[in-house]
Amino acid sequence: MTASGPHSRPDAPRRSRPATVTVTGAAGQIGYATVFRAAAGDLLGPDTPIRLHLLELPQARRAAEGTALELQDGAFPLLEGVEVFDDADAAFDGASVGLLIGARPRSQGMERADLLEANAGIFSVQGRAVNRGAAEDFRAVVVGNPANTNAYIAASHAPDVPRERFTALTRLDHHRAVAQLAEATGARVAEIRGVAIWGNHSASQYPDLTHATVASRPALEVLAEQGLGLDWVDRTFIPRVAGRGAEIIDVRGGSSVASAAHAALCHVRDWALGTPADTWTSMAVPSDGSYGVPEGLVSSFPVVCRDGRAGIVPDLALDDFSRTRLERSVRELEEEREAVQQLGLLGPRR
Ligand SMILES: NC(=O)c1ccc[n+]([C@@H]2O[C@H](COP(=O)([O-])OP(=O)(O)OC[C@H]3O[C@@H](n4cnc5c(N)ncnc54)[C@H](O)[C@@H]3O)[C@@H](O)[C@H]2O)c1
Ligand SMILES: O=C(O)C[C@H](O)C(=O)O
Repeated sequence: MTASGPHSRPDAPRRSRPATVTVTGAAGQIGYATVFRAAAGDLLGPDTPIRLHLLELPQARRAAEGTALELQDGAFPLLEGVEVFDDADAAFDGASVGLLIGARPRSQGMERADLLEANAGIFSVQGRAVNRGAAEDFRAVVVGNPANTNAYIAASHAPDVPRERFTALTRLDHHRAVAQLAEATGARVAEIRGVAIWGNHSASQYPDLTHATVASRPALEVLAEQGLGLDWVDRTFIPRVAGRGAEIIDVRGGSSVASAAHAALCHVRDWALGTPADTWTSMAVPSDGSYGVPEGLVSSFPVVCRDGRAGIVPDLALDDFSRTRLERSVRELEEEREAVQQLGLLGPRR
């Protein structure tokens, strides 16, 4: 084990047993933007103390140790300890939550597919580490791209952990879709329900407004009143949401960070504590065959979380347009799965 000395605070209030949260790529941009909010209670709520396990590459270990010092300086009442690792087995030992962020981000001109080979190897190693030593209640969100397929790879190497515990982040896309709809209709974000992201966290994703409401009225009706018809949805809304990652890279000069960290925190918090009673969210979860998505593929769906389970919202009517868009994104996921299979990156569970 290559942990640095943990700092623990015996005077911290004990509400329940602390949950061990393993954050990979902890010294990277999203990792750094995530860990302080996790320590403040934004990950598992204000009643669950946490221990942070920060996993980094050996060359970034010192930077992660610096982050650990800053976490200590935050004197967070919920933070019961921080340890830094450069070994995946040690970092996932006893983990209840995995924030699998560490991976190379896309730079200008790169497509997500270019990241497949560069990043996929990371998730085989981490899947095996989870299988060996994570806690029984372990659940993970993969942020590192290509997130859906990386989650699939990790799950394939962890045959003893229920597959549904490996999910990928499409909550950022969900937030982007909600924000774009709010802007187009002049509504408040809080008035919007029922937006859904289907498929891959990539340009092929399908941000779906057909079930969305704005202040309890069908979103498509509200948009139509403003002169924004299906053509606007098809030509402006969908490409804007699906291409937002690239837009951020172009405008900011680097891939999204704080919005991604916020989305990852919301994803885990809703999974652990439940989605609001009157709506759903979007998460990429292993398909149970719903909506024709092949079983096991990690695809984004509208989900409702209750009692620590993320269930795909059943029986939504999908019109021809929606079905075609979903099928296109699922085809891309199948191609990614095929590519990692050919690279020999999949584990014993297929
Ligand atoms: N799903 C989403 O919505 C979403 C949104 C934004 C970014 N991302 C992705 O998140 C990932 C991280 O982005 P970032 O901006 O934080 O990148 P970054 O380069 O700032 O940080 C990545 C960190 O991961 C570390 N790392 C690499 N391999 C590792 C390994 N095997 N174990 C542990 N740590 C490892 C690196 O040392 C680095 O510190 C990228 O793949 C990016 O494309 C996903
Ligand atoms: O698009 C990217 O490569 C970065 C990230 O996945 C995003 O959606 O912002």
